Amino acid sequence: MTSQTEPKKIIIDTDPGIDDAMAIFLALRSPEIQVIGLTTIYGNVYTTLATRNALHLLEVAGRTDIPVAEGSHVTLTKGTKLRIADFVHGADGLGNQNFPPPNGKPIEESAAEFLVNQAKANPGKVTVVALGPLTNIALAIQMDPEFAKNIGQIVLLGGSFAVNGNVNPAAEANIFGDPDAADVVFTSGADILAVGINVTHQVVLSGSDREKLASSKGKFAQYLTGILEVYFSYHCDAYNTNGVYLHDPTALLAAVDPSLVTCTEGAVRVQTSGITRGLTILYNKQKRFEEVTKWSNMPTVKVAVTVDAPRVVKLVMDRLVA
Ligand SMILES: O=c1[nH]cnc2c1ncn2[C@@H]1O[C@H](CO)[C@@H](O)[C@H]1O
Repeated sequence: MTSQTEPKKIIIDTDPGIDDAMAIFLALRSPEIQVIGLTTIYGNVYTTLATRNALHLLEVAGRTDIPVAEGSHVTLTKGTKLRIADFVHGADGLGNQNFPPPNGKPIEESAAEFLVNQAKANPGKVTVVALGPLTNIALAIQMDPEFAKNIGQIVLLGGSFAVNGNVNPAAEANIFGDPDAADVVFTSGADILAVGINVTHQVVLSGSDREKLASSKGKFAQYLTGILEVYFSYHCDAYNTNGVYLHDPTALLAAVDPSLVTCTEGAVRVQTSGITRGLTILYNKQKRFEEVTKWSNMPTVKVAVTVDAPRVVKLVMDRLVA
């Protein structure tokens, strides 16, 4: 046996997005993992722009060797009325910095095809880190009945377990973006770790952290300092804080080092209609209910309940300042 373990293969499903950009750069600076592809989805921006931003971020990083597969432009139920959070990230998704268009192009495979094919080629070895609405993952599950078994793990940023959402009191943005897809994913039987805003709202990059990034000469630090302004300004307006929540970086790091979070386990289902559309409910299986319902015999997933926030912020800073 060698002492060096092979880096974990990761596909990042992303809607870049300012905190997505942080997570992608963090992934590229994490020796424990190997990013084998980015797949794109709507959420913070529309899918076309997400693809453009993913290609752009890889060009900034000098990693055009990593393929980008474009994802769905509509929800799982073919809905076209999407909720796009450009008011959080800027009209371009990357803090309105007027970046030039990328030179690269997405590969021919769709995001769902890429996910299915990579999982099939490396059974049990690929982790998907899902940072947007879960449409592509649900499409992969529907496309290939073996996908849920072939995929190593799905670490997803989504849900607001037993706390208020960030779209409305019931729903978190990624689950709200495609609740039907989220319910398919949670009930698929895949190995799932859900990192919700009950956890990520504890992980804050402060104004002084941003100043440290600004004073670093590092390529990523400089780039992020520029795009973070819009994200800080949104958090100041919405939450009255001089700090931003590190949603996507926390989920990415939970995939790199699971000891950063502690979890509970149970079945998760998603409300798909009504005023609580997008609500995630965890059934902890402590009570055996008499009645057979849509909760009975559902597969168990892991849901993060605590996070070592200082260690996450330190990892983010150490890896992005360099
Ligand atoms: O208030 C909000 N509305 C919509 N999206 C948001 C908001 N705050 C953050 N995000 C974005 O949604 C994901 C976490 O739910 C993150 O990608 C974050 O950037």
